[in-house]
Amino acid sequence: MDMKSSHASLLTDPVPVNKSRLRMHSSLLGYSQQDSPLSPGKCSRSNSRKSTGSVDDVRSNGWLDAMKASSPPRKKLLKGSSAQVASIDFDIEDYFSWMLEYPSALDSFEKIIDLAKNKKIAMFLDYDGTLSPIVDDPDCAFMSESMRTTVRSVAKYFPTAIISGRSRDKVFDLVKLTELYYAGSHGMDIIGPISSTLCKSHPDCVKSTDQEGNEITLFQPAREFLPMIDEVFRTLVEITKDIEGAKVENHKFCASVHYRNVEETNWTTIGQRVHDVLKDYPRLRSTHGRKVLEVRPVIDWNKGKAVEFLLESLGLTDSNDVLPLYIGDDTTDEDAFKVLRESNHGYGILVSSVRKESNAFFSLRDPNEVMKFLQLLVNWKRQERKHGKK
Ligand SMILES: O=P(O)(O)OC[C@H]1O[C@H](O[C@H]2O[C@H](CO)[C@@H](O)[C@H](O)[C@H]2O)[C@H](O)[C@@H](O)[C@@H]1O
Repeated sequence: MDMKSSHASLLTDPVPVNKSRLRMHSSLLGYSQQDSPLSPGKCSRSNSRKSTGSVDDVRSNGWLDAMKASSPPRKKLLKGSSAQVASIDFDIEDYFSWMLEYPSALDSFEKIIDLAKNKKIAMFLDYDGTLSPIVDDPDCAFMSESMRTTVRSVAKYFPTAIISGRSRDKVFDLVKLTELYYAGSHGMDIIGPISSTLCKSHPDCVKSTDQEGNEITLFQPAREFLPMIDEVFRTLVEITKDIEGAKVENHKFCASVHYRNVEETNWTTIGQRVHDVLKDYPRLRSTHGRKVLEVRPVIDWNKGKAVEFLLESLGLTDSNDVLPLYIGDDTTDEDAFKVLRESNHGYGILVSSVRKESNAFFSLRDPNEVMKFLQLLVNWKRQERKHGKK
């Protein structure tokens, strides 16, 4: 995988249209394109388009609306400027009024460390859109070296887990840090400090070996779906192959059908075809992510359950001693925000540069703000240690 630094096509979130719509230069929104580590060759922007198809259930059952709702407008290049200079339609008044409900975790940093007083922070991080910027090609969603260094430091001071919709292997290949815990496939594939006692009460624990032959314990509650996901993945590839820009990823316990690079007039077709395939798989369902349809097993397991499981595995369930923080940008992260909110144990931090209803408590605008927040936490902890505190 080419991890060299270059320029990415960074994409933005949906923008609500109303009164004080301003056109802002992207630099005012805090996107640092210099910090984007993509390689120009393989990872250039693709803008594929093709023909339209049938309507039917997809329109009537709300799929199309959901697909559109997850559809950020593209950055518009300013005439006469370089490709790196873009403008974004941005409703600043609306954004700031939304931030009254979801205050910036940077501005609220003192409050957050106050909440963490005498507690151990447990850090949960989503990957795409949180540690790496959203880009056109999922294979090119690299995190920057500075983000990697920051996450490594975070893990030095706090138990840290990545919880991603990607397969565990794929997200590890992108993050490349051995000091973290990983939950792939929306939490359906967990590797971590799973004790044998915990395993006894969870039949979905499996012993395995890693590439070096070391024994590892995995938690895989959707294990029986492996052949089904493999089969549906191949079908999804087949039924989307004539739709230019469509991309299907196999994430072991789930599959992703991307339509980010598909002409909007073809979204109905792609949604309809996925919907039709799922009619033959009543034990699978589809959820909506950022310009992606996620096909996954109908089991009572999600990122929220994964957070609970990891807290239990780490012996961090006591809310008097532990403050879990979860940072994520997508609808699938809402399950984790909800678990923290409803158990009154920890806080969700939503990464968004536009208004979104959420179960999170705080917000950060983009991965650069995520990095700043993580750095603040590390510096605070370093100071605490320096002064002899735990
Ligand atoms: O839970 P996450 O780690 O956030 O993973 C969710 C999905 O992320 C990826 O797709 C998203 O990011 C891509 C790269 O920036 C972007 O091109 C795509 O439009 C986004 O939906 C990943 O490719 C999916 O498989 C994950 O399910």
